[in-house]
Amino acid sequence: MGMVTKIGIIGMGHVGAHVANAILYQGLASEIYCVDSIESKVACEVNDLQDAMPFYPRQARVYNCHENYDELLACDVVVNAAGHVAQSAGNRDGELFCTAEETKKWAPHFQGYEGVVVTVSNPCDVIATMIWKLAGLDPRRVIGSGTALDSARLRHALWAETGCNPNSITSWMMGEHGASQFAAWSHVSFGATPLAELEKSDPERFSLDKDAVEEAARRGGYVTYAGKGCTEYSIANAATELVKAVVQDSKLITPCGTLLEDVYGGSGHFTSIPCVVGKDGVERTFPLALSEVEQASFHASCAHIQENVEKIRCW
Ligand SMILES: NC(=O)c1ccc[n+]([C@@H]2O[C@H](COP(=O)([O-])OP(=O)(O)OC[C@H]3O[C@@H](n4cnc5c(N)ncnc54)[C@H](O)[C@@H]3O)[C@@H](O)[C@H]2O)c1
Repeated sequence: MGMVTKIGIIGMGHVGAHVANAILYQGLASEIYCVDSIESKVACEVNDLQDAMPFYPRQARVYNCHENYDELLACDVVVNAAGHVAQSAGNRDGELFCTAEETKKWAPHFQGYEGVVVTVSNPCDVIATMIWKLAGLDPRRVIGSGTALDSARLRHALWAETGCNPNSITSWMMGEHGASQFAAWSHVSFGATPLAELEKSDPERFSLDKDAVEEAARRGGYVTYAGKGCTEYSIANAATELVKAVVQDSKLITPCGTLLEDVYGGSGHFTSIPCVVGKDGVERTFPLALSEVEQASFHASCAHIQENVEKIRCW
């Protein structure tokens, strides 16, 4: 941890600013390079983070790079949170053209980049695919935050239903970070006990309305968005977990967006499946044996992402 660890952030809005704070709070960086197209915005965020420095466990330098994307090329990890969340109007696909235009401004600068990009901006799977193509990166070095967040929301919903500590629940949302995501119910467990067993041994507690729980996870972001016009704590922590897995080379197994290369028949675009994340990005995929119903959901989710990729394809 004494080594120089440089983290870049593109887009210092709600998400980017909280990612910076979470990274500093966990002592993951010695230098943070902040980029935003609004100079006054990035200057103020940098000043606020510098004011907080005495309270962080590790002292770091925080730089205002305004729109100088090339300053990010020496970073170990760059988080992309550039966008205009107000354009989403309650639907992540609503940002498609707007975020794609912003991505065109910076991703081509990353040709030859040797670090890892963690990308959050929506629609997450489409933008991850676009970054991979426009920057020409090894796909393992592009990680979509994908359903890392939605899987946390599923654990929140399961915690609310059962009272079990969310850290003791294994549950995965897969596919698109969007409306077509789905829960891999065949792999939900509490501690080491599969849900299917608990449904029999303790039906009072574990006979769940699965559709309602899944919908709570899928719609969780909109519950937050409705009152504050953004989501920030949950996604910032989800993205920071991925940054931490890279800088600590922790081989974390987590759902996140990766390029599909014949996974359940899907290929050629990013979406979320369980992956192993370490210093080189997604170091391997860790696919689950899905039921037929789950596989059909995965194919439908991929078809939706692919449709959106075709709408913005410029390569
Ligand atoms: N994947 C997820 O789970 C998830 C969760 C929450 C938000 N998001 C997405 O993350 C993105 C950011 O959300 P937010 O709430 O912080 O939005 P925001 O509108 O508050 O902030 C985005 C920032 O990006 C900046 N920006 C835009 N284009 C830029 C460019 N080309 N270069 C540099 N900076 C640029 C803007 O000036 C703005 O400050 C949105 O696309 C949002 O939908 C994704």
